[in-house]
Amino acid sequence: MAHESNPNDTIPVIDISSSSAEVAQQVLDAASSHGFLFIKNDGITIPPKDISDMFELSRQYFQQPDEQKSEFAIHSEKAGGINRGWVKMQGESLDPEGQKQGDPKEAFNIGTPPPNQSLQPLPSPISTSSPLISRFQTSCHTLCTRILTLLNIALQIPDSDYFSSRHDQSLGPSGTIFRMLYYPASRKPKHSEKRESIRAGAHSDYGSLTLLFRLPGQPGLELYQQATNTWIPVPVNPSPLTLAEPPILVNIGDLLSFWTGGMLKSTVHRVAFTGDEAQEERYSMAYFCHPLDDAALEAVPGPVIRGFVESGKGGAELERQRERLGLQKGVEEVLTAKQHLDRRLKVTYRLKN
Ligand SMILES: O=C(O)CCC(=O)C(=O)O
Ligand SMILES: [Fe+2]
Repeated sequence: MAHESNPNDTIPVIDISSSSAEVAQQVLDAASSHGFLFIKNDGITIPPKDISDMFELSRQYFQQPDEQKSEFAIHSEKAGGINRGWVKMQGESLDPEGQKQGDPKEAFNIGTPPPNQSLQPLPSPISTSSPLISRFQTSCHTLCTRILTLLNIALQIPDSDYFSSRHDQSLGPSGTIFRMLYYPASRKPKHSEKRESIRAGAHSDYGSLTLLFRLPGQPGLELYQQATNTWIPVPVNPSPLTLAEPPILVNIGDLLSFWTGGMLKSTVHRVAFTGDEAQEERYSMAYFCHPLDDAALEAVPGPVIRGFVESGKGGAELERQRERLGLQKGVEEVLTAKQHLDRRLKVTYRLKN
């Protein structure tokens, strides 16, 4: 099958400094085969200094005692409500069916403020760096918009702003979340104990695109390759000799896969303890980009998606997406981005209503 990846494929590093049709096609090819791509860091769109300052801020924040961090616990009013604030160690499980315990990690979620509003209430020391955080969120969003625009070109959607306008956060609220992650060093197992092997359970992301930032020397991310039923490690910098800065890892989320009739792939991934680094702590940051809440996920116009859907090639992927949403077979309904996220969360957390 043309869109099935083979074990020798590696995730490409794409230079998007030009928005040519050729670059757009490279982005689409990676998004529709691996569901993952690297974007060469041009040093401007997301300044490397901001990335390292954000990692430093994250380190300072997570070093604090739990009592202090719990003041801004996830979902609490003090932290700004649903999906904002601190997730404690083992406070969530990304793979509830495959794991007995929650993920051995902590997180802090920061939402994108609705138009004309300021950032959610933030704890110290994050609060003292709100200009950095806002700038970082904005530059992440700029990069997402550029990638979406390249997909727009390659998919030959007649409206050149089809995806970008539906992700324009100045127009309304969205589910976009920026997340700092901390994976503490693993404790030494006692004699009879097996060492923990998973740091973040197998999952797919929910939104349109995810940008992932990691640190050299802190691997662990693996993606699931269905064709071979294996887990493939994703290097932090696939080409250290030619790339001074690690490229930015991008992956497609469930919503964009669903929206494109299964043409773009939302690939299952996880974070595992790896060989020598098994004991070490690990930091990462993820920017989960979502469309505006009221964006309707109706058929994406244009010949490419239409041709793909008519060919029936997306059937299996789309069925998987519909399953993740709890949609009944044969029932077609247009969801908004907000309904998609609510359904996705409901199925994951097995909520009743
Ligand atoms: O920490 C990582 O490298 C990946 C985290 C991740 O996949 C997620 O939070 O969705
Ligand atoms: Fe993820």
